[in-house]
Amino acid sequence: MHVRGLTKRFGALVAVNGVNLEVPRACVYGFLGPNGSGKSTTIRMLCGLLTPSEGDIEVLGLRVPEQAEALKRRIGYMTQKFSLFDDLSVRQNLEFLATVQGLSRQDTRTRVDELLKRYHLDDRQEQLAGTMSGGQKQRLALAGAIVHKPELLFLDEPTSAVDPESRRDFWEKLFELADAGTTILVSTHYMDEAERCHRLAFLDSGNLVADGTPKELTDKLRGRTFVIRAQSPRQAKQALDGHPDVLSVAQIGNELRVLMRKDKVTVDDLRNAAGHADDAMEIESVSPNLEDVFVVATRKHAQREEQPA
Ligand SMILES: Nc1ncnc2c1ncn2[C@@H]1O[C@H](COP(=O)(O)OP(=O)(O)OP(=O)(O)O)[C@@H](O)[C@H]1O
Repeated sequence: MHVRGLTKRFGALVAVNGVNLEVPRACVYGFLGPNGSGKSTTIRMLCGLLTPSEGDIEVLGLRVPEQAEALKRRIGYMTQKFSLFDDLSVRQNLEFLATVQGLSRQDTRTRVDELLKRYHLDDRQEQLAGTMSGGQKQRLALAGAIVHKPELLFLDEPTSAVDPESRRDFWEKLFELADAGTTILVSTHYMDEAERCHRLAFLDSGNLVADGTPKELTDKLRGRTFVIRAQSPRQAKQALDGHPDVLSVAQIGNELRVLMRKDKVTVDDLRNAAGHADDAMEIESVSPNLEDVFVVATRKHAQREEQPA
């Protein structure tokens, strides 16, 4: 998938702003960003459901939206709402989707049987979809999205309505699909899911603010992340908040996670910045995580926006 300068405006609002993307085949590509950052809007443009205001999209060698019709049979799409028919049984839901995708009656039967087994739904195939648990609905929705063996799967926050164990199982299934050659573009709010992706893009207010492999992204921040355990975390936070070398301070339980503007900061530098009042203060240099990457990327972008042209 190649995307250049993708932009979507809704009236005065720029929901997606000049986004460039390269998604390799058989890759699990993560899309991260806060609410309203433009993830769903981007995904909807990539699968031809929404017309861009500007930009070029090529998906599986086809131009979108011009060749979106030809693309439909080759992609799958699943959202957090799961789009199931509550009044149809598990089997009927899959049969219906297979028919819509143009599978023959024989192929439908074979494929539905295969999916029911693979997604552990064969013992409840007559149950109405509306009566299933969140995790079961999610498995059924995924089975439905791949009933026609798409080469590319778009998943828009597919795990937001399910428990942690279902999320883990779901990711196992995604990797099975990727191993079999399916390209997957998945949006998520969860950093643990982001860490599992082969590559990631961070969106903020419609702008792509960082992209790369999780390791590439976190490696850039080496030497800049610290954890502080203080007697009074609130006081230490106040001292650090206004310090010019400190980019962000977040309290997590009794600890502070501190992100510095530059690397090569020493523990002593940070102790000075936090103030000497607390002798028992412990400061530890820690590995950067993807949340740190996001904070840096969004702050950098905000600073660029503030600078006069
Ligand atoms: N059809 C529409 N008409 C007007 N504004 C829209 C429309 N669709 C989306 N928006 C706006 O575009 C912005 C981006 O929304 P989008 O749903 O793409 O964000 P998101 O990152 O997917 O958020 P979330 O994580 O909450 O799903 C939001 O401000 C939203 O209100």
